[in-house]
Amino acid sequence: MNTNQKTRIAIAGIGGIGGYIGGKLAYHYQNSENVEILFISRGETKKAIDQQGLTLHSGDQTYNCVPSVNSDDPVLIGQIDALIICTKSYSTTSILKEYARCLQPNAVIITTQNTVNGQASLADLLPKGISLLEGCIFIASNILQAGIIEHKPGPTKLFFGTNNLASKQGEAFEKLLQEAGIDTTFTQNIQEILWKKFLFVSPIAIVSALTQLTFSQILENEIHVTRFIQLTSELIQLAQVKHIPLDENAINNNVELLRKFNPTVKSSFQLDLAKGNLSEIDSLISYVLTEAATHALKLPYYETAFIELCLKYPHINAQIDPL
Ligand SMILES: NC(=O)C1=CN([C@@H]2O[C@H](COP(=O)(O)OP(=O)(O)OC[C@H]3O[C@@H](n4cnc5c(N)ncnc54)[C@H](OP(=O)(O)O)[C@@H]3O)[C@@H](O)[C@H]2O)C=CC1
Ligand SMILES: CC(C)(CO)C(=O)C(=O)O
Repeated sequence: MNTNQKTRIAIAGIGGIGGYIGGKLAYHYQNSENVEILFISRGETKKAIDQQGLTLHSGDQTYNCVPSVNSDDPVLIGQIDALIICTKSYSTTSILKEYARCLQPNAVIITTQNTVNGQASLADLLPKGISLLEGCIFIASNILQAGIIEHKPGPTKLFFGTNNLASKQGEAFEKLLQEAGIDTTFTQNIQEILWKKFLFVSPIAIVSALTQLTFSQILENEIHVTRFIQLTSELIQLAQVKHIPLDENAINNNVELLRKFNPTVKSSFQLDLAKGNLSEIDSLISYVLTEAATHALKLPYYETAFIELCLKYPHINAQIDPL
């Protein structure tokens, strides 16, 4: 972090997550002498933010959030100290390729996708000296329309960090995010937290997309809850062969977490599929099947669910063949 100039933080992708994180940051630091918040947005979103700022509805509060720069041009973004990537998982590499030139020496990249293999998939693209601090966020926050975001009350917690490495920058950005009112923890044990989130989000993404029900409607139906638990159990088997330490109450914790979300919440995966959008099927599901195959592990509930998803959503963009 450059101590003589403002710390410049760019948020890439101003949708549900970028709109929450970027919105809270831009709102808090709008007149700051030390911190500058930049949005990397494009198309309709960029146009809406240029015209009226970003509107963030969070619980019963509404924030009008104006970044110092709102652009899809790396030249206008300029040099930055941190890049928080809030696009879908299938866009992270293109963001990194395009905006790597903006990263100051010693800059950090923070990710927020529902993935457990960010290091492996992004490592080759990292410029020298740049730290990738993988992260994940427990939240439900979605686009109402371009430039207007709704964050639903309920779990709201950002984690990012390293595996067994101290990071002064990590600690400094934790503080900057906390000061903007974002519940954030920098951890030196990120792999375990990424898996905890993945263990929840991959099974619930499947069940919610196959049923198109809200989280509370899923909880009311024993068949759907059983399926959620069966998928979670298979994912635990994968975590075990990969030697990922997990809480012994992982299944109960998952069901409890589902209860904590606002009753009206739907997963981002189910919303994307319902709208006919591209989906994160590769990072949420194909990844599990591919890794299981590598370890000669059979995951029949995952295999069946994958086929059902491909049949239900013919536009689905999976990289592996369902048959
Ligand atoms: N929504 C949620 O509640 C949660 C989501 N997550 C995870 O967070 C990540 C983000 O999800 P979410 O916020 O829902 O996604 P959204 O689709 O709401 O937002 C992604 C945004 O990124 C933009 N974008 C993509 N590529 C670029 C680019 N090159 N330049 C500028 N903008 C770009 C998209 O713009 P465009 O429309 O033009 O493509 C879109 O506005 C996902 O991995 C998701 O799984 C995690 C927890 C909860
Ligand atoms: C399930 C949920 C809402 C939990 O944060 C999520 O991560 C998503 O929909 O992508």
